[in-house]
Amino acid sequence: MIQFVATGPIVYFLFFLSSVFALQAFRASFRDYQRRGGLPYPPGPRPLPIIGNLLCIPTKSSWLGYTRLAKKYGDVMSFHVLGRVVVILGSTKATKDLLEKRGGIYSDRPTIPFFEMMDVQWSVLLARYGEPWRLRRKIAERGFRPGSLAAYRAIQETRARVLTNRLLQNPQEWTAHIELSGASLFLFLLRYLFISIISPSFQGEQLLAMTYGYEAKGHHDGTIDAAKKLSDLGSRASLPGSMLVNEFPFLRHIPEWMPWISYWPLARIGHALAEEVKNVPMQFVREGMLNGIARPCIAFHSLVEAEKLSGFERKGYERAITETLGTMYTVGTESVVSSIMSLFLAVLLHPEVQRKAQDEIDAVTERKRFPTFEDRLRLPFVDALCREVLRWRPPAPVHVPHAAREDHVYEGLFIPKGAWLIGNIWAITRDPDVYPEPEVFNPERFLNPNGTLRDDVTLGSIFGFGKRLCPGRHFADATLFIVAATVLSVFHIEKRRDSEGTPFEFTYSGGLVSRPNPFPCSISPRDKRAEELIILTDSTVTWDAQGNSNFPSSSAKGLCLVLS
Ligand code: HEM
Repeated sequence: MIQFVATGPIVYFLFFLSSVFALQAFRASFRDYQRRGGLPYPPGPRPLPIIGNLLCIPTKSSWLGYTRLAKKYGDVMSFHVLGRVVVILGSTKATKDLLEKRGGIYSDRPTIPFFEMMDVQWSVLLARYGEPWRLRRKIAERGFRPGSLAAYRAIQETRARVLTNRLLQNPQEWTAHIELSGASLFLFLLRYLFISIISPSFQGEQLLAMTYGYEAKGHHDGTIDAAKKLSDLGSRASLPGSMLVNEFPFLRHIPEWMPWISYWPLARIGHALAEEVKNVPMQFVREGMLNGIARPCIAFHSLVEAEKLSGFERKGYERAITETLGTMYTVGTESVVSSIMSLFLAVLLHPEVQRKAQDEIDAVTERKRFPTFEDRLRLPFVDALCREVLRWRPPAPVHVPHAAREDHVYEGLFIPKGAWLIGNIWAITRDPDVYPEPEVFNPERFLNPNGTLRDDVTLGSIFGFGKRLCPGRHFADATLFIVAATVLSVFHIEKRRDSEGTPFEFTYSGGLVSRPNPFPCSISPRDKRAEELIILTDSTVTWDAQGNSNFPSSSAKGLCLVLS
């Protein structure tokens, strides 16, 4: 009796609370129905009350989960996570229709609370659609439009040859060499880009000479690790459902002194990593200047374009350049390294493909020199091999989320303002109607019967869509080509002999940029001739006491070596 008296009001109160809650939920869903005009959201797993699909949205290797679910729900499906709609696009048609043709609506990026806490919205990749993004995007495009790329060829060829040298010296460390080569390539490239922005009067060879000359070995080793950690953290934060603070933004108000619950310690680590990586290219530029390179055009205050601006605007422009170079260094290095590692894995798994590429290269160079960009038209199989690597293991298997700036109806499905849209590149590059037997690694699929390269309109999706399309795509494609041609011209990449008999297994990291996890690999010169070519190239280069290279080389200038 006493118990009944005590619990009665509590029961009434709970009943009252749940009635209020049910009424609110009903009103919200009615308002939502009215807003949609009765139209359905894209189909998807049935959401639970309040949390929606939080518990079932794929997070680890999300592209595999999205692809599996698309078989049931179709190429345009959706998840509901605490009131936010996440739309997954699994076909070229849907991605093009929405992200490209409706670019005005779908070129924004979502505001992600954890990125706000890290204070990294300055990145071109993450910036909201608007003026600051436009300015940074302009700087990035200026450096990477197809017309600018010829200028970088010498840098790319040189870095690919430096990679062969490092692989010869210490093949066991091949992953570190690829990472270092990727980072160095970008540092030289961004130094070139910076000098060309601040001093447009310098051109061609003159500009190249200013770009080279000083390579701080070891200087960026630590930052490679920082870039990797930053990319991992960024990947986690930008995948829906993988970080609670993004789903429950009030969690950001939990103070830092509650370390197991507060997200601030992690956000501060992320912020420090981002600052470190952001400043790497500019430090490299400055060090080059201090060491005599690029001295004629000197520091920020002489920015040609910034000269026309007032003090406040000039500061903004200077900041935009630093932030753009910082973004390109991080995004570019990670994705290019991923594609080169996948190339090594692919030729290791398919020796017959490797042999065919080598035969093609040998026929062009007669094994007397390294291949160059000038040979590209005569190396269609190598090009097809690179395309197949990108299709087979796209470095970014899902797009960075786009965000809808207004409500929109697509093929009778309602996509609300603020929805996230994610292109599932993995599914697109495995569409059996476009790429029969998609799991088979087959470069020939990119060739015509007469051996020339086939036109392909689908593969471009690995670089994204619309106004957010990757500005580094032509450069990335050219880098993979020259690395593949150069490395295969002198090396065999094989399974390690000591692992013969044991099944070879490989895995990929999760996250926005996915790359092979370390795998055993033997890299050896094809023969004495190949070894001599690498060593002879090395001897034409000036190396300083720490083993830093110093060579402006260019196919045009004739660093092609002739072995007698
Ligand atoms: C194989 C290599 C690469 C792949 C697969 C790749 C892929 C992508 C993808 C999927 C996006 C997002 C596009 C979208 O949201 O629709 C992107 C954006 C971006 N990429 Fe790349 N990328 C690669 C290399 C590079 C390189 C070499 C650079 C720099 C030189 C670069 C710089 C950027 C930048 C700055 C953005 C942000 C664009 C924006 O949001 O406006 N990427 N990339």
